[in-house]
Amino acid sequence: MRVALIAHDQKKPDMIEFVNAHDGTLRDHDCIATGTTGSRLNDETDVEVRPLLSGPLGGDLMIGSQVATGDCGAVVFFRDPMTAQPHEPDVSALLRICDVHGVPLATNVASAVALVEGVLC
Ligand SMILES: O=C(CO)COP(=O)(O)O
Repeated sequence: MRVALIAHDQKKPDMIEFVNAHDGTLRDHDCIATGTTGSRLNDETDVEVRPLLSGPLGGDLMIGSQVATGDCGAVVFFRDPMTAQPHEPDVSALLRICDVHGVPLATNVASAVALVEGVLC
């Protein structure tokens, strides 16, 4: 399954820790990511990730487009709920399109663990 991994800056350490903790499972999937998240994951984990554009430059929308076409089957998106994002409309669009298409979406570590154990294993 193609899995998208996305984290806002304050949440990138959580994403790296999460991916390292579940690398055995995630390595069996086709992982894509927004740009900076993907670069960090490629540098700091053993999971190979395909980085798209950075979130503020359209990366969230690229992932949303793959959700809409059925090419991306799960999204892990560690949002920072305490910091306003300049590209908030793009963030909302990605969350919305996951709901439109019933694609599993985890927005914090606890739900991401449930997604890995319940859907990706
Ligand atoms: O801003 C993001 C998601 O909205 C994440 O983008 P980066 O992974 O490029 O930092």
